[in-house]
Amino acid sequence: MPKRPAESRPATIRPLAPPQALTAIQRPGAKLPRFFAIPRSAPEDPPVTDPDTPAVRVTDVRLERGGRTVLHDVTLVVPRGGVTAVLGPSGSGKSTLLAALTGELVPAAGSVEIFGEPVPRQQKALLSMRKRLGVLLQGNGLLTDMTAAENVALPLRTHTDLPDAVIRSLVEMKLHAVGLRAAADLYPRELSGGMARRVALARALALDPPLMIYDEPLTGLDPIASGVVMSLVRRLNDTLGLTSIVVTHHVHETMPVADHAIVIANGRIVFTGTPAELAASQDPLVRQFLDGQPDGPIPFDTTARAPEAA
Ligand SMILES: Nc1ncnc2c1ncn2[C@@H]1O[C@H](COP(=O)(O)OP(=O)(O)OP(=O)(O)O)[C@@H](O)[C@H]1O
Repeated sequence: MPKRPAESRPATIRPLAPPQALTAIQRPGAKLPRFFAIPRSAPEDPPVTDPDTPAVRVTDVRLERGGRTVLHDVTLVVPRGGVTAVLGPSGSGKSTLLAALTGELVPAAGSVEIFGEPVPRQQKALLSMRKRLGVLLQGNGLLTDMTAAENVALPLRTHTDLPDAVIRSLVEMKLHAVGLRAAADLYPRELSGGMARRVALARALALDPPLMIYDEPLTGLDPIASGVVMSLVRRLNDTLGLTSIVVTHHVHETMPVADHAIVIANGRIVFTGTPAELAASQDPLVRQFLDGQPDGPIPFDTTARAPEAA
């Protein structure tokens, strides 16, 4: 099935099989069948943008943490519909870049646009934009006193007024999408690390965001669970018509499912291209990172040799 950006999907519900119809009614602006309550605080319609507008455009950005410049001169584009990996050694600034995408960190210079719209600074507009971002944070962030199903239901209960029965169906669909429908009634302590990560993924998908951002989705997972999570990222991206950004230092697990790669090191972007181009790169910074060499242009302790000049 050809990939289609979420923004270009039709706003009107066509006759669909029930589970798809349930997903479609979350889309704000959709014509709802009469028997569904209209959500009072549903996510707002994403702005109508040219389908060629990238999912993310970062232009000449400088990012600071604790008064220190972490990233200089960041300019990058994340095209719609693909899986983009943002790679770099520990402490290189991957999470800092992610914070600029979600609006948690305001750049000291430059601009960040999501689907052609500048990331807002005003709180209400920012919250509205964040409903269009599915973010899987480092660690799972699952609430331990809630079952898997209750965790996945949380964003739906917080941001919509959908009836309970509809929420239950949606939760079942999301858990099914990550292969965990049978785990609905289990508590996080009863799940393996890989299962918990997939429940967190289902929760990040709950509001059908067009853009998914994964921050170190493989931390703490064994190679098999890592493979399952990464192939799930790819499959969900393609079947749901999403754009995905995977922030990670797990190069070898991520490259097989990525369309684009961006490498950050020494306070800058040092590579953008395809996974094949990355593998062939002879840039010393890139090679040191890919080959896991302790000695080279990337210092082991990145805070010890922070970049100073732009
Ligand atoms: N809130 C903060 N205040 C001050 N410095 C910070 C803050 N957050 C991050 N840093 C510093 O910014 C730099 C980049 O950190 P960041 O977490 O973005 O790196 P990362 O590439 O995501 O690392 P990791 O892969 O280990 O998560 C580090 O030197 C870190 O110490």
